Amino acid sequence: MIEVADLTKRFGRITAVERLSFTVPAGRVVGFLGPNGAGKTTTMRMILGLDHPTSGTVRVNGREFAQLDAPMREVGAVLDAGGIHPGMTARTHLRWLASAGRIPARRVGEVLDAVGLTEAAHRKVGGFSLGMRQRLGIASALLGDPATLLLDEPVNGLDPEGVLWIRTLMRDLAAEGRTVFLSSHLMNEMEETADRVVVIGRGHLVADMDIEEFLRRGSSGYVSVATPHLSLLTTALSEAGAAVEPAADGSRTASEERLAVRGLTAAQVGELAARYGITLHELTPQAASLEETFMELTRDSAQYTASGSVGGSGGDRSR
Ligand SMILES: Nc1ncnc2c1ncn2[C@@H]1O[C@H](COP(=O)(O)OP(=O)(O)OP(=O)(O)O)[C@@H](O)[C@H]1O
Repeated sequence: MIEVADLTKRFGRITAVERLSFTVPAGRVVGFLGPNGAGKTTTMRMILGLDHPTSGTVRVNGREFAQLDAPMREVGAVLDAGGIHPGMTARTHLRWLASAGRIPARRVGEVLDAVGLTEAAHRKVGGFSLGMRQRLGIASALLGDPATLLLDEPVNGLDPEGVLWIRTLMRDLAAEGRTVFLSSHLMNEMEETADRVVVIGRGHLVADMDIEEFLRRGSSGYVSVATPHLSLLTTALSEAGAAVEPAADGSRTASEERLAVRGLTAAQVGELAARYGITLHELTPQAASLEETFMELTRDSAQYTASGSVGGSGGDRSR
């Protein structure tokens, strides 16, 4: 588990992360999303003890990184897949890491196998494709068989087969009870991979919730309902707190009307209709895409960041 509490990081006049709090639970794949410059890398670096917070705390498996006895066995990370000496072979690089982390040498063969690099183990990293470097980065992260994994943009540069491979690997690692935290700007990819999302904009938390709930927050997601009992259903839905309007496609027949319902799940609409004995001819969740919801919820953040004024006078820096 990763616990981030009231975390702030300033670089001079720039506030990269401000009063950020979230928890990454074990056993789930959690996506870390935010526009460029939102503070994802800075947050990951603080989780790994590579940057010191201006204020606030980060705990990994209940302890601060500096207090971990054997960090490589507790946390595996890929922050920059390019940062490996080009003259080293994959095997030499991993052997060197293993000995630095006091990890048995037999793990090198195991992780090369796990990431599909056994055949390329004797080749120099300088000749590796970006996808192979990503695989090697993941092999390094897995070396200590850590309970927690952090990956910054892990699918960058991967072909579709590689993306599918990462997705399956991350899900398998989470299913083993590990904490898996992945940053990405590829929303659709994250929709397929993550169970939960932590979304930030301008260094502030925008959302920390299961993907389904996040998608419901976006106004572009709704439940499409067709019924011959329009006014009865509209009243019941409104009393339950839903926003109801005629469906945008305007389709209707003489005996039914279609509504767009926001604020309730399809299951809640169905249960409500059953309670009042209202016949439904259709009940269809129309999910917003992760990308649409993300754009909607971070629009202000993105504009602010794009204006280049992060940390400037128009911001909401409290100090
Ligand atoms: N060492 C540093 N010195 C000064 N400013 C920094 C430093 N590191 C990050 N920043 C600034 O902090 C803000 C957050 O950057 P960060 O790299 O964490 O964002 P990000 O969400 O990872 O973005 P991207 O997706 O573009 O990598 C940016 O405004 C960035 O310019």
